[in-house]
Amino acid sequence: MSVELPLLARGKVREIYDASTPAAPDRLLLVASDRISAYDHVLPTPIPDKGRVLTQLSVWWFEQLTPVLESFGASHHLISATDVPDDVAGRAMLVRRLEMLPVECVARGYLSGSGTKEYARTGSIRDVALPAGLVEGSRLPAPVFTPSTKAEVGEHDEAIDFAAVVSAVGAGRAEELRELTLALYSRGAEIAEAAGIVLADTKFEFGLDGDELVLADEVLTPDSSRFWPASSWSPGAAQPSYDKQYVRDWLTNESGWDRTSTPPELPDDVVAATRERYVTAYEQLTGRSFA
Ligand SMILES: C[C@H](c1ccccc1)n1cc(-c2ncnc(N)c2C#N)cn1
Repeated sequence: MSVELPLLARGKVREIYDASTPAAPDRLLLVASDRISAYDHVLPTPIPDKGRVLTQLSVWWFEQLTPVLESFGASHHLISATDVPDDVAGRAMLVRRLEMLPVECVARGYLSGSGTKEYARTGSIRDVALPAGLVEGSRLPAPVFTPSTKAEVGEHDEAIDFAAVVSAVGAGRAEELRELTLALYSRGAEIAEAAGIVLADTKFEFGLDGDELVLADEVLTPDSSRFWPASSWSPGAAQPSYDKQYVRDWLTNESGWDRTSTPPELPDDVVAATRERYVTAYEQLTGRSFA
């Protein structure tokens, strides 16, 4: 695959290109690959159609979340998911180039990962006190805004408190980010719940177009969120990942990989089962068949 545009950044599983032209400046092309990462490693075996499924899921979420965005006087950055180069058809989004805000806007509806560790230490998550007795996988009394800084490629994002967000973007904008993040998460969680998926947490990125707040990046995908099958939700232990559990289980229980060396190729059955999870998530959420 060669997108004949200047490459601006390469993430673990995505690339971003400059798609500006004199007639249409300030445009980017966000391209999703079929690469999958696990345990902080990009695996050597691609998952066929992962890039297309997650791109089409973002496109669908932008449609679903537009009323929430508009209620805040905000918008999203998607221009087109069809007006893209042929060799990335279906897995690229033409978007508005924004002035990105330096905050990863994370909303958590359930206790998991770093949130569980923070709660075990402090009885709270950031400045939100939580009731006693919560365990890994517990649903929180209300979704919590847990911002972080944007780490350099390959580094982990760093948790920050609300005061740090205020310092970075100002008090009014910080409050707007928190409220919009929580509203978008709540709407997403409501839609996902109806499809049998627990949206445990998610990460949004926002930018500015002039003074307008704009939802950017990918949205509510299994790469930017924790998706759990609702049918197996059982607080008290790590919840199975909707999309990556086959990969994690094989890497942990079958492959003999030590998690430090280069990860091994995935067997065909794990690849096929993982592809099916992505397609099923898309079809369950959207009610559309994945072509
Ligand atoms: C984190 C993400 C990224 C994606 C793919 C590969 C590496 C990084 N990224 C998004 C922008 C960005 N910048 C300006 N305007 C925008 N509309 C966007 C978006 N989306 C910059 N980086």
